Parts: sequence; C-alpha cells; structure tokens
Amino acid sequence: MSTRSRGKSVYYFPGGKREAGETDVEVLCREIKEELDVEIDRDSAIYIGTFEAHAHGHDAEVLLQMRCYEANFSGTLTASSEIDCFEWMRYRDRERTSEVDQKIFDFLWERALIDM
Ligand SMILES: Nc1nc2c([nH]c(=O)n2[C@@H]2O[C@H](COP(=O)(O)OP(=O)(O)OP(=O)(O)O)[C@@H](O)[C@H]2O)c(=O)[nH]1
Repeated sequence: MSTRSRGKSVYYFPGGKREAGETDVEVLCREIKEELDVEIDRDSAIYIGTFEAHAHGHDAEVLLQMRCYEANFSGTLTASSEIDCFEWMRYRDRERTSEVDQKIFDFLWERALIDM
C-alpha cells in the first residue's frame, strides 16, 4: 500500500525519518499512526530488508536507506492531513512510485508477494 504526500508527484511506502533515540519499530508505529491513523501491532512486526536509492525530491547526492517491515494493524485506514491519498498497488503500478520503492516492488515481485 502506498501513499501520496501533499505536494509530491509519486507514491511512497508509508514511513519516515527516525527521531533521536527511536527504534525501528517505534518509528514504524509513530509514522503509520501519523499518516494513516491506525495502530501497528508491534509484536507482529517482521523485518523485510534494507533498500537504498536516491531520495525522491532531494539533490542527486542525497541517498536514502529504507529499513522495511511488515506488520499487522488495527483500525480503519484514514489519510491524515499529511497525505493526499493512499492506494493498494500492484506490480504494474511500479512506475508511479519512487526509486527506492521500485526496488522494493522488484523484491516483492521476485518472491511472488505482489500481483501483476
Ligand atoms: N517515507 C518514505 N520516504 C521516501 C520514500 N521514497 C523516497 O524517496 N523517500 C524519501 O525519503 C524522505 C523522507 O520521508 P519522510 O516521510 O520522513 O519526509 P519528511 O516530510 O519528514 O522529510 P523531507 O523534508 O525529506 O520530505 C522523503 O521526503 C523522500 O525524499 C518512501 O517510499 N517512503
């Protein structure tokens, strides 16, 4: 599932930057709550992998390292004020996402975890 932030042209996976002292799962829970108003079940969080690419919307030398998790959640997905919209995507939507997300789409596709 991908989100489009206000003012951005491509879709991102929900998430965001770490604040001082936060663990990965704390960032995950905070960002998902802020963006989509649902509660992550922190005990269900499973590390998927780390992906690197240029950070969308930043100068070419700015690289992004994204640590990815899958997790269960409870509540009703609701786009917050930071988000224009969210969308469940398939592999064919890959080009609508950022560079790092395209690597993650490929990772999911190679493991048959996403539909065409
Ligand atoms: N959350 C997220 N960020 C991404 C993705 N792909 C991608 O290039 N980014 C880059 O990572 C930055 C950090 O995301 P963020 O959600 O914490 O953004 P932010 O508004 O706090 O910071 P910003 O000022 O860098 O935009 C994005 O602005 C963008 O440059 C993605 O799939 N998810």
